[in-house]
Amino acid sequence: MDEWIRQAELWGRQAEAWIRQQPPEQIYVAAAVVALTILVLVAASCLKSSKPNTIVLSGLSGSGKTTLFYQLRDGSSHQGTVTSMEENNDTFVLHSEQERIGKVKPVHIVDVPGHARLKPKLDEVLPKAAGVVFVVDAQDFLSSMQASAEYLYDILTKATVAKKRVPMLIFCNKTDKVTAHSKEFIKKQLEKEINKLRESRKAISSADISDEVQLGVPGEAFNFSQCQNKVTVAEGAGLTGNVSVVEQFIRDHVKA
Ligand SMILES: Nc1nc2c(ncn2[C@@H]2O[C@H](COP(=O)(O)OP(=O)(O)OP(=O)(O)O)[C@@H](O)[C@H]2O)c(=O)[nH]1
Ligand SMILES: [Mg+2]
Repeated sequence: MDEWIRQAELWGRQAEAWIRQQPPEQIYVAAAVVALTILVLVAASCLKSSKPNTIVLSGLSGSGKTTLFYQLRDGSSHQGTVTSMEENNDTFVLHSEQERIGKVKPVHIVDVPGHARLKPKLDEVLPKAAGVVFVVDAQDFLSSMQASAEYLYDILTKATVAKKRVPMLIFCNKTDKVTAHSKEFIKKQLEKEINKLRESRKAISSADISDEVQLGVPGEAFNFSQCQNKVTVAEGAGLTGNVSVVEQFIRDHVKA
């Protein structure tokens, strides 16, 4: 042990002597390089940790957001849900990634209930979103199609989503039911409905609504690929645990 201390002292003295021999400018440059490197490393780590890890679950009441939330967190649907009157908000490692705990970044998931009273909550959470999952009831799609398209239109035209290019997954849920509509059908119908809304809302959404963006290309029928943000459509079923497309979407946008 003493031998080690003596050796360290010797090295220390040798280093000190060597530094004294160097021209002072060289020492200053070296110190500046070290300080700059530390600064860059600190800035890079701050930037990394400030990347958003919030995924917002949105969609009409009864579409299956809370069921999906439980399935993602616990791998179970908790034998049914009731209409939520408050948002579900939790940060966790996805159930499907439990064995990778410590190696993957936890995800912050906010389930915003579809009840009209709680829609303002969306404006609070969307600016922090790394991605939005818009849940559609694929079984009861036709009766809720118009309302669903209106809600979707409201989200897609928000500047916080379009300008920041927040990716969106339209999740056609309840496809465990044989009478559920296909994702291709749902996509086409939603595009048609949004096309109509674009025309009817053009008159109202003028200069006074500055945080709203225009959707699509003027003079062309609307389709999701015209959105500034990436919109994909997929199907599954929260109730039966067929949620791998949602898990993949989350992992694509909240880096582990
Ligand atoms: N068959 C089937 N039923 C589902 C599925 N997902 C949800 N449900 C049912 O749909 C109903 C509504 O589900 P919720 O998860 O409470 O809906 P929500 O979107 O949270 O509704 P709000 O909280 O009112 O906004 C419940 O009875 C669920 O059991 C699914 O994948 N398949
Ligand atoms: Mg709910």
